[in-house]
Amino acid sequence: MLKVSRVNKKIQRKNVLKDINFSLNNGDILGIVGPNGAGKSTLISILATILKPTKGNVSYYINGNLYDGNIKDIIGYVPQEIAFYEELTIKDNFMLFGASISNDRSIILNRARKAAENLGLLDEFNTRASKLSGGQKRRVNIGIGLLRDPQFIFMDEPVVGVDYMARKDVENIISEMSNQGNIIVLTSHLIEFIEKICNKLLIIKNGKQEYFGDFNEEIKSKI
Ligand SMILES: Nc1ncnc2c1ncn2[C@@H]1O[C@H](COP(=O)(O)OP(=O)(O)OP(=O)(O)O)[C@@H](O)[C@H]1O
Repeated sequence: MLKVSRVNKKIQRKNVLKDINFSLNNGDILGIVGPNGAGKSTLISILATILKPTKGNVSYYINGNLYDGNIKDIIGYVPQEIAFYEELTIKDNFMLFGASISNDRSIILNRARKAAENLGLLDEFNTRASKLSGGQKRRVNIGIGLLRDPQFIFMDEPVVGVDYMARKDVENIISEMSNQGNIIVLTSHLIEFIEKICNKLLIIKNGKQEYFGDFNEEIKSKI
């Protein structure tokens, strides 16, 4: 379970988020929508512990118990921008970003291969990242966020620039993670993508929570 309690964020005297309050159960996939500048990326960054809330808090529960270990071990974050080394191969990027998973390189290599396979990147495993298409780079970005096999996954615009076929791979990966009981939170401007995979919806406007609840036809007309 993920519990977001009255989260506020002030940046340079601006109230970017005001009293964001919701909780998610295992297996939930939440889509955050709202106009540009609404506060979606700021909220995702807070959930992923990259930013701290000014007020309020976020609690992570595992098997019903409040998790008090190292948060980095249980969360995965996929940033909006491409964030890896273009001059390295996919394999070397995965090995580098997965280095802290284990002292055993073969374990990391297995995870790297599995991530590449899940994202349809096995044929390009030894290809330099600079040679990849925009959609393939997006998938590498997602793969890095999932290397640790995290229970909580936060993705900022995961399918920007991803073509239709690759989007299917991303959708399948997200569904599979949800089936395993993981919690996924993502932002997207593509309402059809959100509609397809998310069971929960959060609408933010001007930092304020306008709606949180099930994704249904009635609410779709209000986005
Ligand atoms: N580091 C910062 N310094 C100043 N203002 C910031 C900073 N980060 C965010 N903001 C402001 O906070 C507000 C919310 O930004 P945020 O990026 O979270 O919105 P968003 O909903 O993700 O927008 P988009 O859909 O364009 O990505 C904006 O008004 C933005 O200008």
